[in-house]
Amino acid sequence: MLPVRTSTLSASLSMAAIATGRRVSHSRTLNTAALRGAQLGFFALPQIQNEPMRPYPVGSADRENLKAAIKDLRSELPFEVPAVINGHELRSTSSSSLSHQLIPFEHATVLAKSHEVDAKVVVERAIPGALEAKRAWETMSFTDRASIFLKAADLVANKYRYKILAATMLGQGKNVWQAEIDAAAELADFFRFNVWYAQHQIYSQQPLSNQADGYWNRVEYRPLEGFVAAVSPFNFTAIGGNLAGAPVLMGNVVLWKPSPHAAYSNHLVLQILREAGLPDGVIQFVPGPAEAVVGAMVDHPDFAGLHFTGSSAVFKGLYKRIAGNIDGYKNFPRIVGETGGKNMHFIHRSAHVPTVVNQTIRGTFEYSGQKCSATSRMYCPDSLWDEVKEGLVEGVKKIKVGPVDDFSTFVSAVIHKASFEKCKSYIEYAKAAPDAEILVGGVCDDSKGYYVHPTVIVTTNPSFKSITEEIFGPILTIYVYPADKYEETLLLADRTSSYALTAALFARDREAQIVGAETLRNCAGNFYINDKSTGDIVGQQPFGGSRASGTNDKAGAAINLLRWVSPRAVKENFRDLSGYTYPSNAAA
Ligand SMILES: NC(=O)c1ccc[n+]([C@@H]2O[C@H](COP(=O)([O-])OP(=O)(O)OC[C@H]3O[C@@H](n4cnc5c(N)ncnc54)[C@H](O)[C@@H]3O)[C@@H](O)[C@H]2O)c1
Ligand SMILES: N[C@@H](CCC=O)C(=O)O
Repeated sequence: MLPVRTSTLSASLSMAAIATGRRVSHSRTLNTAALRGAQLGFFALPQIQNEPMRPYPVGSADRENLKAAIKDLRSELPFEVPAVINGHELRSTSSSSLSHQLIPFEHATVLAKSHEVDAKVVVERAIPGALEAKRAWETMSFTDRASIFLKAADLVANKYRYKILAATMLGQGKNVWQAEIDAAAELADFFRFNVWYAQHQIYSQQPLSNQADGYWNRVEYRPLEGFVAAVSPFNFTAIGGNLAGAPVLMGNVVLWKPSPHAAYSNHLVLQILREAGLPDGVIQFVPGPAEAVVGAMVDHPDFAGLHFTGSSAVFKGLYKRIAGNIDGYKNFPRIVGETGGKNMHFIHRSAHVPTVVNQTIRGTFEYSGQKCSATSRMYCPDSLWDEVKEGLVEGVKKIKVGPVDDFSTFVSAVIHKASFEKCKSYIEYAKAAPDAEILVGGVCDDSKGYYVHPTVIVTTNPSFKSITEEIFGPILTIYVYPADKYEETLLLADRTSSYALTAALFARDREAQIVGAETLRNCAGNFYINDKSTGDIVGQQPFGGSRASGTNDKAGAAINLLRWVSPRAVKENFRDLSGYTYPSNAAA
């Protein structure tokens, strides 16, 4: 059993004295806890801007440093990823409690072994420890909390940049550019922009009317009562950091259950936050069997919120479980989930074909299609089809498929065996289907890594399996429509899938853009015009979708941070009241 740290906090006001109505002395000695939040100025934040992306060109110092970081990681394999509870690293003594994170493009190599906790550890250590840590964390001034995140962003962008890129490349199979987008730029952006949103769009939002003489109206943004469960996916190191980090910035404590397929990079994010000054217990890092560990969190009476990103099926299961527990909670829990997608490129006959082809290749095949926003279906007018088809076939055939430590690789392996098998099953289904054909690709090979080659399917059936269901791999399905049936096909596309995450419209004709944007209004939370369906940037395109794609609480925006606070309106009266009657009560 780990030592439980006892808090030195005590209430700064004597509630007993207030309750008995005794006169309270005006001079009071404040204890140190009450001084914790002293803030002797209203501080302007340092300038917040997007972390500049580094290109890693041949011959650059960045490229050499990154190669050295990859080599260093490889020389230390396999890593051990502990659970971290109350600042202590927990290691299991039983090999059955270890989960293995494999290198996706070289699955014989174990990158990391995670020490998994069980439901008992969650309930008996992680939750009580977090609630204990909360008392000090929620009273820490915003300046100090913000400073921890700004420092963490700086560590990500500088000291740990190559290491966290290397961890994301080897562990999650991202090539250099994709790892740079995620683990350097987006992670630093989440940490920095969240601080800006909290200060400028939340804490500074105060009642409009403060005109009454003798009063002061104000709103404080309290963290939620209890703890928040953060459950993260494998595909973005930054998303894990944000799922845990956003509620924490707002003064909450978090139990973070990482994906077993991203455990190493996610643990590194935690280490960075701790190096930046995050106190023990504020984030409890609890790898473990998903259903049991997350179930123990959401079944607990102090459960206050779920910050989830992953598949729609898992989110729905958790939503139902939370609903079933509703009588057992102290508060209505906040439920935030960003989930799957079936994102489209919709092409109008006025589109610029090379743009369509190149944006579609990027949107579909970047990171092997393993982005929730990846392009996975296309609607192409018959008037452009020959040209689009030729461009796609030519382009896709040239895509370099391979391991990511070869920097010329564009597409690498998918994350794990289950994903490989799923992609393969859709390809086999298309090969056997009378109403579809494989235009290019269709090769799957898991002899060394989980390789699914970039694949394009064309179907004559607008409800074909691979045009409606999320696959989460490098597979695009195209439906060719009569160019003069633009509006009808937009309506068809809107109805085709249960998801509503991202969509892109390619048209140079302004009228077509207006009609397309209107008709597709509810089928995407992120809508692009003449750009690919993927690649949102924090501070530029707040991210999230509706329908089966989630609660659309927009990661990387104040909308999301607002879900982690429970505002309290405070009215302070400066004047004594000497009678209770109104002037209108006076006798005539
Ligand atoms: N909309 C977005 O912003 C967004 C972003 C990234 C990924 N995604 C989605 O995530 C999915 C891919 O990620 P993934 O494969 O890691 O998703 P996943 O749903 O398999 O796993 C997500 C997390 O949930 C946990 N989990 C799995 N089963 C669980 C259960 N029964 N109870 C509780 N927790 C459980 C996993 O261990 C992991 O930590 C895709 O569907 C993708 O579209 C969405
Ligand atoms: N930020 C991502 C989406 C996250 C999902 O995996 C994008 O690039 O669109």
